[in-house]
Amino acid sequence: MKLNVKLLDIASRGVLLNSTDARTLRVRDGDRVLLIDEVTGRTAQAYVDTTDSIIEPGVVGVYKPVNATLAAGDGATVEVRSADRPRSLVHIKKKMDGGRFTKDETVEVIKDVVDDTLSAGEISAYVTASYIHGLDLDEIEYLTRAMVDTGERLRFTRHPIVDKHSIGGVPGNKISLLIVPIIAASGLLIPKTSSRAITGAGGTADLMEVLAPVDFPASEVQRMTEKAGGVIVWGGATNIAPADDKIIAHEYPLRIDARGQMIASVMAKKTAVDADLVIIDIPVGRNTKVEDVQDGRKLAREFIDIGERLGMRVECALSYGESPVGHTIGPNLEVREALTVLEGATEPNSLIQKSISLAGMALEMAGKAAPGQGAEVAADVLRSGKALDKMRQIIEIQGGDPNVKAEDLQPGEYKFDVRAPQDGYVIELNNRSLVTLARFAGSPYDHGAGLYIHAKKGKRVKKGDPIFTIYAEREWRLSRAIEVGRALMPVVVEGMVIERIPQDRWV
Ligand SMILES: O=P(O)(O)OC[C@H]1O[C@H](OP(=O)(O)O)[C@H](O)[C@@H]1O
Ligand SMILES: Nc1ccnc(=O)[nH]1
Repeated sequence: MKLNVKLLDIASRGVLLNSTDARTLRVRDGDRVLLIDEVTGRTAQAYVDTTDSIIEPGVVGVYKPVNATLAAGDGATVEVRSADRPRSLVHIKKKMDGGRFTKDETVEVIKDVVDDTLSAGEISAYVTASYIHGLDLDEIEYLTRAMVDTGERLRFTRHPIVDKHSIGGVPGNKISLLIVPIIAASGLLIPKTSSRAITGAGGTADLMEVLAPVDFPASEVQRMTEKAGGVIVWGGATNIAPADDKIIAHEYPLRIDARGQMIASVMAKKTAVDADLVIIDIPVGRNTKVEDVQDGRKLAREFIDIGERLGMRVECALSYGESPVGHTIGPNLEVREALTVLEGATEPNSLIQKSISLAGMALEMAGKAAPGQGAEVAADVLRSGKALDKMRQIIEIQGGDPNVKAEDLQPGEYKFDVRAPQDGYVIELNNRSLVTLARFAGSPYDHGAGLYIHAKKGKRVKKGDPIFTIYAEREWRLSRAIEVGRALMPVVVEGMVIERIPQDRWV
């Protein structure tokens, strides 16, 4: 059917058809159509939206991303036909039924993710099917390679390139803000790309954004790393493994991180930045992504195997993930805590120990520290102030204020103290519930939202002592978080009655 183009400034990959024309074409909302420009012969695929009034019969409203390929002018005539479903949907269905992806099928799916050929619902189905049925090592390798091949790669002339990544899952895990400057200050190159929060309340990219811009093209990431020794940027803004962020965007609302996709997500970014030596942090503990050490070891083996297949040396650290790292959760609070340590604070121990241990492993792998001495060497770099100087240089090269101080970063103005209901010891700090609370308070989008934990696991508290404080930038968000906190009970003090179940509940 021939229709006249009306360009519409809408950011999705669709077209708007009058319902009468849609009926004639035998398409409904969400179906795909093919557009062919009569004069230029250029084509583009789009999803259909329909309207009874905004677009009249005989006209097709073409959204911006569609016209990026069609390049038609207002009033141009295009042939519009219903289009076939992409073949990758057949492959996704196969995984839903418990099948295995082949190499070619994986490439096809990932290309369609990158080109926005798959809709949001279809990508969600892909992620969910992989989450339920898992991916074996071959499938993970195909996925990692497909993610690398559909994006740009950095090529450094100086090696080794060191990199570090955490699988996430433990709140407050701001260690990259310490590890990257320690490694760069030791004379190594570390082009760190991070994702935003996936299952948490602040990913490293969300944290770094408090200090400086994190959106850079791949060429800039390489240039800045060569100059400053390290960077901390958002992987989603680069064209490095571009499928990754599109997949993560559909994991975030579900708060899932499908195991095979997680390994590929991390290892594709490491491969694409030309890494030789990689440290993977696997937090282990209840209510994290890895519940026990056995499972952690299995996951570590998979990371190491994929690393071998892709030519990288990988070492994994199973780390304590049972409760948050440090005392803070949420962008401003976490960055403030990390800067305090760079500025010389000797607390919190969990944050300092974890950061120097992992940085130490990297220094040993790169030959900058003797075996068994890495953590001590890393601690020296931290204590000497060289890591702080390096962090300032990294902030500056990314366009932030290098003179920023920990005290400049303040949490939101609305706050609420959650107090101990009785005397006793804190016996549980539930990661998932704390993250839920921080998200309700506005994290990670509101940088000032989050939690400050006063009493960590094992701490003795008296009735009425504050256990943690919830911060928010907006009053209604604080109220929501308090309400949710009451239902979730993220903290348990020894001897506390968690729930009272009356007899009549069962009748
Ligand atoms: O939101 P959850 O799932 O907890 O974790 C996601 C975070 O974990 C990784 O941390 P890093 O980049 O190694 O510091 C990711 O890049 C991201 O920042
Ligand atoms: N799935 C992922 C987990 C942690 N970090 C990532 O970049 N991706």
